[in-house]
Amino acid sequence: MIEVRDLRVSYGGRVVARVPELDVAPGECVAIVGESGSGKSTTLLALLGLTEGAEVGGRIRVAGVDVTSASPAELRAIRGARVALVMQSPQAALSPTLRLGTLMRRALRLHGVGDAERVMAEAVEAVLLDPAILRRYPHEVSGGQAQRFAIALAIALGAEAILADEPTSALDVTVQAEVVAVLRTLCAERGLALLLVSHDLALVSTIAHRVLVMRAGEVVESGPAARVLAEPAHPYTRELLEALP
Ligand SMILES: Nc1ncnc2c1ncn2[C@@H]1O[C@H](COP(=O)(O)OP(=O)(O)OP(=O)(O)O)[C@@H](O)[C@H]1O
Repeated sequence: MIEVRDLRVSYGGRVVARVPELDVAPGECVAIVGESGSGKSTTLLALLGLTEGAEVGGRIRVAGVDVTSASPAELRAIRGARVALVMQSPQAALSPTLRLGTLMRRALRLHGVGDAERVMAEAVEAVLLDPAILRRYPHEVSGGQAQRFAIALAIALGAEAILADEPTSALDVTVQAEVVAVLRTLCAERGLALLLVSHDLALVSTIAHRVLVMRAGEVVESGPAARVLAEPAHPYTRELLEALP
């Protein structure tokens, strides 16, 4: 689903992310962890060709599309529909004057998805939201509900992969768990590929199959999450783990 080789992203000649290898298969969750400024978000955005002003080298294949050489039309076709981007604060991305149902209906029409009412009901159920939420405006729902709605929108549009950038860091701890549970179920039961960027190792340990640890733009360690988190090979990973409360 996602296949990256020798990715190198630089701004004005300064390399900010170098990722030799990153693969995410359907049904798999891979997490990129590391402190602020380590290049996690840049890596995620490069997968959708969204690093404006950057020089991007290497090979990036996402949903069968060669991102580095894709045309704007090819990129539009994968963004938002086949591959969804879930950000930290979904409320900011939702139009404040539209009820959530209207917003989802419009998105489905725009992407040519038929049978909208059934698709919407099914997507809302998949993220464990009450269907009544579709009658509400973005400011009338909690951060956790808005995040699950953003994921429902991705499901309704037929997403095969979700790229999530700190999807729970703006949420309360109890609500974080709900969002993580939804993402885990979508991976396990619907075979979605999930690439999760997070600085929260506790969260990562509950969901990720594999982990990449980034520091100052470089991948310092990668491997199965259980191994990396239990027996970190790199001092930096050990530091991150020791910083856990
Ligand atoms: N548009 C840009 N122009 C110039 N430099 C940028 C740009 N975007 C990111 N960078 C630089 O790239 C480096 C990596 O940033 P990135 O946002 O990928 O880190 P991150 O690990 O996701 O951090 P955070 O957790 O704070 O989001 C930083 O030094 C940042 O200043």
